[in-house]
Amino acid sequence: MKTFDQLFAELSDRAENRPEGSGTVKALDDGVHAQGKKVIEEAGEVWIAAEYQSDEELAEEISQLLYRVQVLMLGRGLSLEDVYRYL
Ligand SMILES: N=c1c2ncn([C@@H]3O[C@H](COP(=O)(O)OP(=O)(O)OP(=O)(O)O)[C@@H](O)[C@H]3O)c2ncn1[C@@H]1O[C@H](COP(=O)(O)O)[C@@H](O)[C@H]1O
Repeated sequence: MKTFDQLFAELSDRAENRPEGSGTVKALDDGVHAQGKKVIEEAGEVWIAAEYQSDEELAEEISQLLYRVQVLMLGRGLSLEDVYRYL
């Protein structure tokens, strides 16, 4: 179990240290265009799950959307603080 902040710290570490086999490193190398498409794709899956799937499936899709949003944030060089100041 991890929080949004803990996941962001983990992904930041992946970006910095670029470990072999990391999907995050590949997603970052794919660039902002691909990262944005993944956000849209996962957002669509969240919508569908909310309408037609179980709570568990919806929760999983939401976790993937949060992951893809964080990858995009890192791709653009945004910090958590950059976003949190608008909450
Ligand atoms: N939380 C996630 C996470 N959520 C989603 N995903 C990725 O997103 C995929 C699911 O999204 P898709 O529906 O696009 O799946 P897909 O089209 O079958 O997969 P792709 O071929 O597009 O990758 C998963 O297979 C993962 O590749 C994640 N990948 C990693 N994490 C976490 O991020 C951390 C770092 O991961 P690595 O960089 O892989 O070490 C770890 O704690 C992971 O648990």
